[in-house]
Amino acid sequence: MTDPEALKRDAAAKALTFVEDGMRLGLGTGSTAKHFVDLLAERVQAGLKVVGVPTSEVTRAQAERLGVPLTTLDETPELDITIDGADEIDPALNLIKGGGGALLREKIVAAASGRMIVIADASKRVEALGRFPLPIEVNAFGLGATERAIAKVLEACGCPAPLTLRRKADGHVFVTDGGHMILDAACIRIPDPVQLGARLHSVPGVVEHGLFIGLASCAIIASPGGAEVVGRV
Ligand SMILES: O=C[C@H](O)[C@H](O)[C@H](O)COP(=O)(O)O
Repeated sequence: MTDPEALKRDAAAKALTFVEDGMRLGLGTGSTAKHFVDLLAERVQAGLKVVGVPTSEVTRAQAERLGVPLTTLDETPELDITIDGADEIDPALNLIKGGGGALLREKIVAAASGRMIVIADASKRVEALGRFPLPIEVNAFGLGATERAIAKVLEACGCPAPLTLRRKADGHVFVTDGGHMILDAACIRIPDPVQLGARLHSVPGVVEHGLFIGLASCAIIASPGGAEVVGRV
């Protein structure tokens, strides 16, 4: 059986072949994106000139430690490519992201990029989004009311779901890099991700949600047979 980490690294290595000298990169978050930053750092040490915007404090720390030059979207508001992982990828390259809690910065960075390349092992491929609980980032103020409003939206969109306030392993509430909380919605199947995404944005208190619709132009999906490029790089 192939080691899942080896597959993630294969996808990351393939994505690196699309990185060129002088590019401005969005650097994703999570175990797959971590491989990409590791491999990118090796190329930087060998002389590749790039600059990156990290999508989380974890990725920032990793990139800084490895000597990958960093910038911000204030200094560099337009990026060439974001390379990031995903929790689910559907056939239209719509995604669920945010399993690691970085969805807000990830979406801002992806939207500021000319292209988003998703890197993943084949286990992330699904026919319909929703089996992975959808992360919804919310402001702490009015949490009870926001939760009720989200529950109504989920029901109206055909995917009523229990909402769970995300906690860390030690039991403390998980707080995102932006200082918000996350409600995970166990939808099982989301019939219309576009409709759900739009309606979640209309709920006051919802900061962002983990549906990435139309942002990814390409996915690099690694399986024991190799890394397949799906879509347009
Ligand atoms: O918030 C985290 C991100 O959206 C990750 O990119 C996503 O959860 C996938 O992570 P991993 O590569 O660890 O499966």
